[in-house]
Amino acid sequence: MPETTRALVELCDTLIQSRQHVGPKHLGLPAPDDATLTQLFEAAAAAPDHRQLTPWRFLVLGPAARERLSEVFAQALLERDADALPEQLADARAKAFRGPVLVLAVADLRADEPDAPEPERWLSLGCAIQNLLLAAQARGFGTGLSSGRAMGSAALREAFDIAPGEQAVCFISIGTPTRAKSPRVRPAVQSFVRWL
Ligand SMILES: Cc1cc2nc3c(=O)[nH]c(=O)nc-3n(C[C@H](O)[C@H](O)[C@H](O)COP(=O)(O)O)c2cc1C
Repeated sequence: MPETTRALVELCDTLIQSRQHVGPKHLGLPAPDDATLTQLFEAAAAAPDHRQLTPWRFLVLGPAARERLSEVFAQALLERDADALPEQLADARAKAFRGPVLVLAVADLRADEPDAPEPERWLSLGCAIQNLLLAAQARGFGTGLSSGRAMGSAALREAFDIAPGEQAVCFISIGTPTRAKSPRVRPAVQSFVRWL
């Protein structure tokens, strides 16, 4: 193997294997600036995309959007538990303000294209998110994905103009990890691969 290829393989494997989920409350500053975030979205745009439908969009949630999100989280909790205590509602609201950068990933399943059925579009979104996570990791940032019952709520759809045929999938938090985390044991290859 040529030396340059070997170096690239090592870099690529290290990048992929070193990425791990970091919860939003364990992400602090520094965080990517707008120019760096744009590079991360360019990485997302390099995802495989059958028929080039761009079946995703990303919303970068600034301070006003996070205020809206905090009310969405409180409302989602009240829908699950009408007797939620004020402290519980405060906790739910606080989640909207964790982590320095918060991005909402939305699947866009609206295109009329039978050659790229829905599962392929979900897959494409997953690839776009992974590209983004790895591009952030390469730049020294930590990332975490989070979801929860509020994702499909009417309140969230309304707050962020999620159209019929679109689905909010998860939040992506980006920042600098504030604590070390031991690596997760990955599933053994033989548990999910068969050579036929
Ligand atoms: C779509 C999606 C949503 C997720 N939502 C959450 C979440 O709400 N809370 C959480 O702790 N982790 C969430 N995760 C992260 C996974 O828990 C994490 O990726 C998994 O534990 C594997 O760990 P690793 O990413 O460090 O390899 C989510 C992951 C995906 C793909």
